[in-house]
Amino acid sequence: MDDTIYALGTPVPSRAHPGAISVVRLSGPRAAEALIFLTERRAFERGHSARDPALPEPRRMTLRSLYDPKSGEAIDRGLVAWFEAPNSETGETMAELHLHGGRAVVGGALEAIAKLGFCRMAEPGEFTRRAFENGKLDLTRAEAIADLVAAETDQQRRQAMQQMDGALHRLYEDWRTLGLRTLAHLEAAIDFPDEDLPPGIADEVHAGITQLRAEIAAHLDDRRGERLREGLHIAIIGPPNAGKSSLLNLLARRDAAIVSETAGTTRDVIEVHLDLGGWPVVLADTAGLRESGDAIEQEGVRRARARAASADLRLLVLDATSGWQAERDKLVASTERWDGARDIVVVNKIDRASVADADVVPVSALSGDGLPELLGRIEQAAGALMQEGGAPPLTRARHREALVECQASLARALTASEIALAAEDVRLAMRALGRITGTVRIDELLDIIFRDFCIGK
Ligand SMILES: Nc1nc2c(ncn2[C@@H]2O[C@H](COP(=O)(O)OP(=O)(O)OP(=O)(O)O)[C@@H](O)[C@H]2O)c(=O)[nH]1
Ligand SMILES: [K+]
Ligand SMILES: [Mg+2]
Repeated sequence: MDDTIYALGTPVPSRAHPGAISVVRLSGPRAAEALIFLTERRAFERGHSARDPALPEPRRMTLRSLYDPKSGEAIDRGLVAWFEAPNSETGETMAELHLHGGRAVVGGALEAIAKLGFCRMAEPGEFTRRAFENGKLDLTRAEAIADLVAAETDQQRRQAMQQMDGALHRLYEDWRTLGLRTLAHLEAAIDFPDEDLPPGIADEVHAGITQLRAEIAAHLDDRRGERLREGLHIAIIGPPNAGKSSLLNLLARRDAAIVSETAGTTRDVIEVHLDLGGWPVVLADTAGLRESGDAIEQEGVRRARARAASADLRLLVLDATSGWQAERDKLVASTERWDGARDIVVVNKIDRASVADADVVPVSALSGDGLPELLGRIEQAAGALMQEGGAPPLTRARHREALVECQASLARALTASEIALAAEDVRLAMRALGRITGTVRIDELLDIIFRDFCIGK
């Protein structure tokens, strides 16, 4: 970490998309020195060094011209700032150049920094990695920054912010504290002369491990994080010609699925990705549910049923003009995992027959009538699915792996034949937990995590 690194922190300006501003950041022991050489004309030749009087006050934006250190040519004029270690994002000395967002300006500035000869381009995620190395954030918070940058919907952003505030870090650290307390009991007991744990301690250890296992099991069962990342899966099902594809197109605001008056038009599952009320959603249109002699249609119906069963939420679409009540009863009874309290019955084509039933959502996919009510119901159901329980959700496969390993070690600890073995198992379990937050360092793991970041972050 002795290198001074630099990178463009904003998108690369292109001819089509120049930016109003581009920000170049530097971090490392010679960042302030670099700032002097870049903003004091000819200073590089004269060989001024850090803490030059020309250096602006730290943490204060200052208007400066930016010069090529070798030729002395002015490249741009903009705001610059610097931050003294350790009071910066990375914990190192940092400098920022706020440039005009043009290709030649940014290119010239990066070249000027390269000419100094003592800075190098940052690797992807290197700024955040340095922040981690300097104790500015733990791994779950670092991952939250990546999630925040990747967030496409409001709810994804909220989740990332919650994690950035340390909600997940606290949960995992609380578990580690509980585990370490249990471990302390076990280690104390190793020194007892008897083979068996004294009863009081045995109970305490047993209770501690059992509680930990139950809390981790509930957390592992929780699919909210996955839904928020991958999208909530909603399946549109119903009899042929009810208007399922029409409804999908209406919700997607485009002609994603073929609509026709021929029953049995849709065969494959058709997916569209949407943002419904801030929730990322994968909405699937499916084949109409009916007995069919046609082998291809039969396969379509099988896929429709499978998708309905695996979805988080089901929309059963019925035709207002043709005995929808009987159809509803039949299909609700034959749909796996139908949840009467959450899944939604939609009665379509109310432009042709009126529907008054408080338990269903009347719509017309043709005119758009009833769409706001339907969207409201979907958002409500999504909110209920996502917010059950106040604990922060599991957000990464990496965390899941470590937690599964932790659970296995705890299970072994409960059945261990000797105190020393049980203690070793609890120690292993705590190591697995510590890997999640970075309390336990594994360097190759760090490489994988930070590589996923963009350059300049
Ligand atoms: N009047 C009226 N017609 C509709 C409405 N929604 C759909 N239709 C018509 O109903 C017919 C079937 O619509 P689709 O969207 O293809 O129905 P589907 O449920 O996807 O049909 P399959 O894929 O064959 O199962 C088409 O002719 C649509 O134009 C509606 O709200 N009102
Ligand atoms: K149809
Ligand atoms: Mg269809």
